[in-house]
Amino acid sequence: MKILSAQDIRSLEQQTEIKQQLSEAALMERAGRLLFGELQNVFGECRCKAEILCGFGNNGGDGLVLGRLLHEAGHEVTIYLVEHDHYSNDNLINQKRLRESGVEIVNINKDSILAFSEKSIILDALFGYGLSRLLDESWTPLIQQINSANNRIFAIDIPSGLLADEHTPPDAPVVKAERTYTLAFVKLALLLPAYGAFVGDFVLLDIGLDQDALHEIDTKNYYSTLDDVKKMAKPLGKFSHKGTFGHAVIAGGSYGSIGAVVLASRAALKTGCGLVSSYVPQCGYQIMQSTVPEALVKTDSADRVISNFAPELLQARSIAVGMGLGRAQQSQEALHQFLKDLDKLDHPPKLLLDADALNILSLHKEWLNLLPSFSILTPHPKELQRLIGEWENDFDKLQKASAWSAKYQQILVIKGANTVIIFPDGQLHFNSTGNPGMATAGAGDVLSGIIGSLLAQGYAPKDAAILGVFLHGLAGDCAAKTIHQKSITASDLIEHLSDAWRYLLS
Ligand SMILES: NC(=O)C1=CN([C@@H]2O[C@H](COP(=O)(O)OP(=O)(O)OC[C@H]3O[C@@H](n4cnc5c(N)ncnc54)[C@H](OP(=O)(O)O)[C@@H]3O)[C@@H](O)[C@H]2O)[C@@H](O)CC1
Ligand SMILES: [K+]
Repeated sequence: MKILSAQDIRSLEQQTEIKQQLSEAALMERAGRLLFGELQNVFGECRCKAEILCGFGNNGGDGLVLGRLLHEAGHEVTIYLVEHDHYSNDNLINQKRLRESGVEIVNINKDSILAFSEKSIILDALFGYGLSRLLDESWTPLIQQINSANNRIFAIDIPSGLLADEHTPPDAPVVKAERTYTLAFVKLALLLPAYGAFVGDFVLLDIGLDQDALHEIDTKNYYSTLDDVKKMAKPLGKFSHKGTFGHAVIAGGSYGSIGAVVLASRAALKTGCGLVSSYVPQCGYQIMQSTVPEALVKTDSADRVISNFAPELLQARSIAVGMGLGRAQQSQEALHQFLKDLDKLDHPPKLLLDADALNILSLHKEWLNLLPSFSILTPHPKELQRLIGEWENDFDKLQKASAWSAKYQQILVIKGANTVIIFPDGQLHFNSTGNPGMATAGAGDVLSGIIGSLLAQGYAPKDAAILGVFLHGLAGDCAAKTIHQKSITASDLIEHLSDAWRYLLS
């Protein structure tokens, strides 16, 4: 699914009105009805009052429609409308409709003191994607009153004060919502960790904007949904045999960190490749054989660390390197030699680099030029920082990471909530699955195993990265159905890969 800029959403909205021959304020009515559909259960269950803060643009208009519909359904509603000398057209239409339905509008200004009822839910419809610059400090008193109220707060489209496509500094006045109901498209800011505290969780509501017009709009930013990913996943063929599904190598581990290879190898097998070879230092031999009997185990000549990547590893279809590797001098030299060997091949295996392989590369940036193009690197934020340097904010991070990806022609999978995958052509794909319970030791090793397995199965690196990240998150979501998020472990993710595949391929 495309992620559009505020400007593109506005243009699509206008084209939809023309193509679908919509009457005035019809899209706003659609948005309001969808919001009402989502919220009536919440209000029905708690029987609490809705206090809706409306601004002077179309975001405020959405709040007015919602207020009318809640009122007509018998809920108690208070509407606060910010006084202004120029309301948007659809806002004015809905002020009138609201009054006609018998709801009184309370006019407020930025300095008004509001007395929210104890058990009401606050709905923030002050500003949406039309916020074209940061709110100045004259808005702070009003926003602070909202944020310091002891009420539940839901934002409509985007928390007011947050810019959709640019950085909002932490000291700017922004509503802190528990949940954001966003319309038509996910806005970029909703996906970035720096603004998570304002956005809460978000719910995307499809207001039926024109698909043909959408097709014409170019973007580099995408949000991977179930429908997108379903198209990539290949079902099992009747005449498949283990050779069809490819051979994945999982190489890494050091004394005390063999578990990382265990997890990645098990994840690779559960993701469906035909064969997994695990390459570990000698101390890992028994551990591997007893915990992953399905894998072939090959060992390094050294006991506690990897000192040399065996040349026969290069015959596999994919190699995932780095999990639990450590940064011993011997291992650094081994990685260097391995990359030089890869560089000599016309058709090298598909490569994934994780954990200490990335940290070693950060110590020797000149080795980056040895990586085959379109290798997949899976850093967490700290590893990314070592690789690409510091960034000023989350938008800057995306820009720097994109420039880095283009320079080295490598794919970056930046792990976190809404993991983002950055491609050398500048495309960004944000993931939509997963939950906070997955921030647990070994989850990254599982991801490496999954992507390594997909590469071995013949998926192109781009699809393997997008599908792998999605499956990993989906396995976490399946696990969370029966296991409390606090208790999810990396092994649980592996155990739920089967459910994730079933869900994806059904
Ligand atoms: N997606 C869809 O298809 C649909 C979307 N819909 C809804 O429309 C919303 C977008 O509406 P919108 O364009 O009217 O903008 P909105 O956010 O209400 O505010 C605009 C006002 O704020 C002003 N303003 C800007 N910055 C400011 C600042 N720093 N400080 C003070 N003022 C500032 C700006 O003035 P100006 O920039 O011209 O000075 C203007 O007056 C969208 O979020 C969604 O809720 C649905 O209704 C229909 C379908
Ligand atoms: K809002």
